[in-house]
Amino acid sequence: MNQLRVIILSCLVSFLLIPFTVTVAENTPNNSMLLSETEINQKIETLPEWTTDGKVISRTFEFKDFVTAIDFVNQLVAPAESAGHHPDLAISYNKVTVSLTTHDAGGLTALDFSLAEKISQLAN
Ligand SMILES: C[C@H](O)[C@H](O)[C@H]1CNC2=NC(N)=NC(=O)C2=N1
Repeated sequence: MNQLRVIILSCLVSFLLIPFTVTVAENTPNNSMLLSETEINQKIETLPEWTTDGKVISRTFEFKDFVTAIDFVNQLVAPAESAGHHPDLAISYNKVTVSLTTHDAGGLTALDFSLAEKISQLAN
């Protein structure tokens, strides 16, 4: 009899938890969700020297010579690969312009900003 009570009570608790679980899941921001203009403006504030047109963020890094610039490019391969996210790169002698956007989402997502932060740290 007691076992039956426990089973019934467990079922009841589980059913009560379903709407709660669904609500939490719906309101948890996904890394691949497009950011709003307000979110983009907030996030770009935290990334000095990065600029945006609302669809892409980019920054030009300047180094003492070509070899140092290429060394920087090589260093960003590992964080890009581990994020499964890849910047567009333009190399001009001692300058590297890094551009990030989420092609799959058609604009900027949290992924772009987190990789931008990691790339900025490499240049310090
Ligand atoms: C399947 C694969 O993970 C996707 O195509 C990834 C690869 N790297 C990527 N990199 C960037 N910058 N944007 C993407 O949308 C993207 N998509």
